[in-house]
Amino acid sequence: MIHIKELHKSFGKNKVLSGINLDIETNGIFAVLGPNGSGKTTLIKSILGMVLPQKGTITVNGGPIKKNWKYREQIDYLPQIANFPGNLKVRELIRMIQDLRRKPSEEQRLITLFQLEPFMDKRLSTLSGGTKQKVNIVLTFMFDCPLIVLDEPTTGLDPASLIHLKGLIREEKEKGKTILITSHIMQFVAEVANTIVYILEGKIYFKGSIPELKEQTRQNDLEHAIAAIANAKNHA
Ligand SMILES: Nc1ncnc2c1ncn2[C@@H]1O[C@H](COP(=O)(O)OP(=O)(O)OP(=O)(O)O)[C@@H](O)[C@H]1O
Repeated sequence: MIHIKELHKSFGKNKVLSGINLDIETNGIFAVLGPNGSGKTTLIKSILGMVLPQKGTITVNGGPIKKNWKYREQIDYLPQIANFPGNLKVRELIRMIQDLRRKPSEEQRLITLFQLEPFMDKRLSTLSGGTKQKVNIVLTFMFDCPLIVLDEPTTGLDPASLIHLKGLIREEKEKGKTILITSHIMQFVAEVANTIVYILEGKIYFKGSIPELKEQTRQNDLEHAIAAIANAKNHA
C-alpha cells in the first residue's frame, strides 16, 4: 500500500529523516514509534504530502504521490493537534468537513458511541481537551477510506472512550484497512498494533511484530523492549 524509498528530510540544519526505507503492506495496524523528535510526525506528514522531503520517493497504492493530490481522498487523518476555529459549533464543524470531503459519512453512530450529543451545539473553544479529541475522532472515522492515519489518537481520552477507540480501530482492521498510528502509550500500542516500526536517528531501526521485538531485545513487555533500544543507543 505504501512504499517509501531513501526518504530524506531536514528542517534547516536539523536532519530529521536520513534515508527512510519502509513498506507498509495492506491490511494491518502499524505503530510508528520512536523517541520525542525522532521524526514520526514528519514521516506521517510526508506520506500525506503535507511535508515535502528533499530526497526520496513515496508511492501510495501504486502511484507516486508527488504532484498528485487525488490519493489523499483515500486517507482519513487524525492530526496530533487539530486547529479548527474556536467559534465553530461541533455540528457546524462536522458539516463543514462533510462539505469539504464530499463523501458519504456515517457520523451519527460515532456521535452516540462517544456520547457527544450534549456538545453538538457547543463552540469548540468551550470544549475540554478530551471532548475535542472525541470530536476529532468522529471526523476521522466518519468516512470510509482504506488508509487511516492516527497521530497520537489517545490524547486526553478517558478510559471508556479509549475502549471505544480501540474497538473502532479493530473494526476497521477487520474490514481490511491499513491503519498507521503514532503513540507514546505502550499499553495501547501493545493492545492494537500488529507491526512495530521504530524510527531512530532518521532511519528505520526495527520493523516487525511485538514478539519479534521482545525477542530481539530480550524483554518481556513492549515498554521495556522500547526502553532497551533507547538505552542501548545511549550507551553505544
Ligand atoms: N515545520 C517544522 N519546522 C522546523 N522544524 C520542524 C518542523 N516540524 C518538525 N520539526 C523538527 O523535526 C524534528 C522531528 O519532529 P517530529 O514532530 O516529526 O517528531 P516526533 O517523532 O513526531 O516527536 P514527538 O514524539 O515529540 O511527537 C524535531 O526536531 C522538530 O523540532
